[in-house]
Amino acid sequence: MTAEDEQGLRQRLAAASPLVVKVGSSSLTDARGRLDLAALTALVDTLAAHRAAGHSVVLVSSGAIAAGMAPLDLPRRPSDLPTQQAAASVGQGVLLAAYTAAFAARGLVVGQVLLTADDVTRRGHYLNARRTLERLLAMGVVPVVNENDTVATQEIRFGDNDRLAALVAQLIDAHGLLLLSDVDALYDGPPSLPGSVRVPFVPTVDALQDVRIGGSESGVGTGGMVTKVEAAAIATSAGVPTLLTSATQARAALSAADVGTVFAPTRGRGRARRIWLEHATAPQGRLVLDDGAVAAVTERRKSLLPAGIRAVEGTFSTGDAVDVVDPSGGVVARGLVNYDSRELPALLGRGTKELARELGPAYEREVIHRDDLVVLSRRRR
Ligand SMILES: Nc1ncnc2c1ncn2[C@@H]1O[C@H](COP(=O)(O)OP(=O)(O)O)[C@@H](O)[C@H]1O
Ligand SMILES: N[C@@H](CCC(=O)OP(=O)(O)O)C(=O)O
Repeated sequence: MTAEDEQGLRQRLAAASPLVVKVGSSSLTDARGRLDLAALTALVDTLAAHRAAGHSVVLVSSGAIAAGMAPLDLPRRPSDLPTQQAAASVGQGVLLAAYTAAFAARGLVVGQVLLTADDVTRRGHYLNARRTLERLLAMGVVPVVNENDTVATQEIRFGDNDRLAALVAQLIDAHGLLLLSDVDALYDGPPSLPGSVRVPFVPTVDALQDVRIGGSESGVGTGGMVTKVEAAAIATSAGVPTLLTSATQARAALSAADVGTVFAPTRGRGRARRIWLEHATAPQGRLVLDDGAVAAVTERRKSLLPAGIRAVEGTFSTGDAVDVVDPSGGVVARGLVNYDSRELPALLGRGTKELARELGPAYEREVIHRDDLVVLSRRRR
């Protein structure tokens, strides 16, 4: 990519519609870690200007836990999950009330969308989330998305909103993703170290081998730069150009100024569902295949049938995500399973016709339909 391509991407991002904007806790909090209304209002001003220019916007906002601290008299951000959930329960209402008022002052209506990873991996829920977001945008509403912290358990948590924002971007086929943090760009080393230099352009995330990507230094954010680079990798692999900068530079970024770090798209658009399955799901179990079934699933892209499964591991329900592994334990695919872990063992190694004759036509169904199966490029253990 040339410098001209970088500028072209900046122009595309500045005109993106829909644009997904993610703002982190560190950009919405004051020195004591509590919600900073002035910072929130400045962000809303910028987004309202983007809307006034005719572009639609989805805001993915962290800050529920921070916003819950003052009403609950918590001196610092809680570290245990139940207290975080309680703070988020109180704070999400405060946060949304602040956004509702700030956007209303600029003539805009907001809609709250709370998502869990589970919500967006099951087929019905995934389609539902997309339909809701699309309808909100069609009605001129600004969706304000956050993780549903109060019900998300440790196992199924996104934990940080960077990945959630990238998944929302590809879910709605966004034309751009803007990640706003307390740091103005990705640096080639810890930004607190003198001598670290801004990385203005990343043609592909694989090119970041020499960059020291660290955790959060802010005390309120969760993932640090690691989750932002992961989010950029997810979004760009779905064809969505991504720009990372600070909330205070958001307006400059949306004027295509030379700020922050631009990540170029690495693939075409339209792989939405497969990316959700690959990145958003927490597998609940494993299915061990024989070699013939591995070849059928990975090379011939067939649905997975009981005949090719040797063993079932873990406890899962119909519709859950499971890893599909080869005889030596390497993960070759991930999919949504059509049976639960109690009924599946009795079916293994048997033909579907025979099962249907014996148990009824319902048992002719695949264990994982190929539309619900994503073949992973690298084998993971
Ligand atoms: N190479 C790097 N370039 C930029 N920032 C980095 C880097 N490594 C670690 N960081 C840290 O990542 C932080 C941003 O992440 P985080 O605190 O989770 O923010 P947010 O709340 O916006 O999600 C920065 O404040 C910075 O300290
Ligand atoms: N859902 C949580 C966000 C967790 C979090 O801190 O995320 P981030 O600041 O984006 O790294 C909240 O609203 O507080």
